Amino acid sequence: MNAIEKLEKLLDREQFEKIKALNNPELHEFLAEWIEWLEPDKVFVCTDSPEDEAYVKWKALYYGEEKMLETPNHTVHYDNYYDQARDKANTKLLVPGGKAIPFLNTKDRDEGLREIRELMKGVMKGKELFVCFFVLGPRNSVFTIPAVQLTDSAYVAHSEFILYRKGYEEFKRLGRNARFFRFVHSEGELDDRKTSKNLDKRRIYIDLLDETVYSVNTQYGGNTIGLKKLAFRLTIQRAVREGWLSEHMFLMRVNGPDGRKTYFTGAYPSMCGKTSTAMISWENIVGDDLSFIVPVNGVARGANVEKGVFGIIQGVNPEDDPIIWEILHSPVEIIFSNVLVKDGKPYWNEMGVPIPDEGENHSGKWWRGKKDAEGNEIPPSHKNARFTVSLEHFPNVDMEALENPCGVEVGGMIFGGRDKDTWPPVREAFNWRHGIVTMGAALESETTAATLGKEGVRAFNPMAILDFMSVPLGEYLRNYLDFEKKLRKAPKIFAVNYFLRDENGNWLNHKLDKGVWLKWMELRVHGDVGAIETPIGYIPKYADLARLFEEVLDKEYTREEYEKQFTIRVPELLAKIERIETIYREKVGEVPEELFQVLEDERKRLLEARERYGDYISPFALEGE
Ligand SMILES: Nc1nc2c(ncn2[C@@H]2O[C@H](COP(=O)(O)OP(=O)(O)OP(=O)(O)O)[C@@H](O)[C@H]2O)c(=O)[nH]1
Ligand SMILES: O=C([O-])CC(=O)C(=O)O
Ligand SMILES: [Mn+2]
Repeated sequence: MNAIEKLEKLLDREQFEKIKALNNPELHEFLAEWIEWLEPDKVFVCTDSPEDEAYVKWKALYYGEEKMLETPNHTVHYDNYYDQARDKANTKLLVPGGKAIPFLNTKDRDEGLREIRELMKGVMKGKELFVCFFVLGPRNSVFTIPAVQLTDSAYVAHSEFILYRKGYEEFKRLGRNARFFRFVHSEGELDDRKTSKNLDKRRIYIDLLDETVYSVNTQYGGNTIGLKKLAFRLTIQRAVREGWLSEHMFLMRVNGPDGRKTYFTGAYPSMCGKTSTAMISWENIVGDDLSFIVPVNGVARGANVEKGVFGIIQGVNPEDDPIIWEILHSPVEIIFSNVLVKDGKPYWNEMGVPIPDEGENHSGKWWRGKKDAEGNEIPPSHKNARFTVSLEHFPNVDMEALENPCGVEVGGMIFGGRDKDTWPPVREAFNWRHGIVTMGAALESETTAATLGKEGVRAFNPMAILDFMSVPLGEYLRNYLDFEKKLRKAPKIFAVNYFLRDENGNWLNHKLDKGVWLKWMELRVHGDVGAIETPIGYIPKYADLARLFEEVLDKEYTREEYEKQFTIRVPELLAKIERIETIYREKVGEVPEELFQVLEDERKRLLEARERYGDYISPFALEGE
């Protein structure tokens, strides 16, 4: 029996017709094989019609994976108490022979496929399987990558409808030419609260050869939403092979003088400020998590891979995040996950308004002071609790940029992480190489609640992408360094640090200060302001920042604040170079030689400056005051 005949037997008439209309034998093979294997009771195929999308949403409620909240179109979803973040330990790249690749979690492909197939055999008995089609990037563009998702979680499918562009018609248009990604997900057996039960059998296996990702016994979005971090492993591989960039980056427009629009991307690790930067209310958001950057006629053009936001809700408050606050309180379609709910209303940590002392949250029935099995007090919402909403509802979205099949020209690229004591709040690289090596490849950040495991540990995290890396780091960096050669004018590279602290652990900056750094970077892209040359790049002059603080935030910015924040901390910077160099020399292997050269040059500059100015160098000294 061929695939299409098999499908005719497996699906009812209406669903079968939807599949038959797609002229792609490879797709048919894949579907026939997996539908047979998963043994769902029922299969629903989603086209791009609003009715099919509505069906999925309804099913998320019907099966109890989501519950209605008081505000129309708002629902809440819970993940298991121990399934609240990405599971790095059980996420593996399947490679032939299980070849060890430094920093990547690999597993023998045959063995991995055998294991995951075993876990998935008949896993959908008694359940409904949703077959969904989406695309990454704008449709019918240089960025487009079609993808098919199989899942028994209506919540996952619903999330994808909010976050991605529909792709059924695109599959139809592309026919047998579609080079598509495949995702197979099952939440596995559920408990009374409709959360995945068999977490010990949670597995996320990425088959790089077949461009297929399998995920089982988990519901948390980062482990299950196929087109998000699962597809990301596959797009990194494609990008490195084809000479473009697939990055963990927001994409935003910074508005310069006289209506000038300048686009920036920014790579910071999970929970380190991508969404909150892209959401600065007087600028415009294009995307908050994943960007493709492709060289087109010598210009780096960026596009948002997604069309929605799976954002962190903790700390969202009316003062710092007025737009998100507004959206979260309007009747547009939103899925809240792992928040506190009382009388049909969602609440979260640090929301800036009083919240109830009891309700339901990710731990079930909750009251203030409740402890978990490990004796830890359970906060009202999980730190990694999130909201899922489409960008079309954002008053500050740059819709033209979001939908442009040619993307937008990238003027600047920013790297940043959680760093309490080393980098200044903002600086500009001397050139592409300098930025890629000392800002991107040298990125370190304290771990956060976005992954399971200990928080607050300084960790090597090049380009904020290490969790998702799917090719040897050296190859990835080679591609990055070579990218410049494809461009007539490379974007400027910047580094930011929002997380500097003083001796007592207090933040040196306010959350909105980033709005000033953005304006400064915008001016620098166009050569509109001068800067101070330091051993680690260009930093802003006090006078320019004082003016910008006044203009942007209506705040006085003192010389003392500036000096404290922008002091060049030579011992910390040298120690960092040591750490990074050692990692690349001893742990990574096969690294482009120029990386070491660039680090060595930076070290020399720091040593020379130390001779002259001492360990902690005031920016005023460097400016020659
Ligand atoms: N101290 C401080 N915290 C910040 C700042 N900006 C963001 N945060 C905190 O960073 C966390 C959220 O960062 P997001 O912007 O949502 O994270 P993201 O980079 O989009 O993360 P993912 O969606 O996980 O990839 C929240 O806990 C914020 O309060 C800042 O300027 N200063
Ligand atoms: O993928 C997720 O779980 C959410 C996210 O953006 C990240 O962790 O970087
Ligand atoms: Mn992310």
